[in-house]
Amino acid sequence: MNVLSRDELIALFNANELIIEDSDGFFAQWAGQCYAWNSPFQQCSIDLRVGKIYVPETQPNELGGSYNPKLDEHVLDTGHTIMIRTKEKITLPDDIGGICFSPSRLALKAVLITNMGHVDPGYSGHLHFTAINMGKESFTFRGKDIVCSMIFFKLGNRVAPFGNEHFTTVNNGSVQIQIPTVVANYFPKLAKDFVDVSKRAQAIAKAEINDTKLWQIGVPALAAALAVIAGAVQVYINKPWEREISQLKSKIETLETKQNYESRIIELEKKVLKPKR
Ligand SMILES: O=c1ccn([C@H]2C[C@H](O)[C@@H](COP(=O)(O)OP(=O)(O)OP(=O)(O)O)O2)c(=O)[nH]1
Repeated sequence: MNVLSRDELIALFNANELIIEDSDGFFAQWAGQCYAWNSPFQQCSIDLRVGKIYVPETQPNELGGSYNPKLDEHVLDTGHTIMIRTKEKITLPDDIGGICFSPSRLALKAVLITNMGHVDPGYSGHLHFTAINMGKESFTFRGKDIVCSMIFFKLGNRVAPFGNEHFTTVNNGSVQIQIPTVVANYFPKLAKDFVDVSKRAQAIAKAEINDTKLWQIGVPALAAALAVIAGAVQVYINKPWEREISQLKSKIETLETKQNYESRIIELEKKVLKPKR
């Protein structure tokens, strides 16, 4: 595969064969200059920049929604996703293809571009990427940050060109507007939080709170129950009723003896008082 060099890319750009349209003339400004680290024309690639940012699960007209993408910046939290549309619209000749790579400044911070792919010969339009933050810290995407490095390769012959990026007409209230078909079709299916980090964090926090409650309420309740049981065991061991039973027994014996004496006295009285004949 013959990957095109910086000089070849600039020559194609200047000849209007590789068309790179941006609203700030950034590429044109760098096409006549020597190589520099911050040039969009790199050794054998070009750097494409963030244009629009779509934030999943945002209402279409809200900032970040499909009708109203963010342009300035977006703080991408851990586990969160966004769809990015490049600032540049590119048009490839029909004998040149392209492959996109994630710039290492994103990859090293664990910000993953999920759909880096190939760009068809003859494609004309903006590129779209989905980014996920797999890192531990938030990552801020700003308009004009580099989102993709693209290399180009020349085919042996011309092919049927891919053609223009597609647009879809949608009703925005009483007005009809056109949005990129990629955004219309795929963006609504994106989850804002792809691994549900937020929900899982909430569940963990809830479990922690429940554990704390268990310690705060459950442990004293358990201690009280144990105290009651220990008291009952103590009573069973000491058997205080046995003493009372023996006291009652001796009282009954005393009463029985007393009753015996009384009967005998009555017998004697009867004998003494009996009239003699
Ligand atoms: O990460 C990427 C890769 C490609 N493209 C653009 C350029 C490419 O020429 C076009 C179509 O890409 P691909 O052929 O990979 O997508 P597909 O799903 O096969 O679309 P289609 O059925 O329209 O060919 O989308 C992007 O915007 N982002």
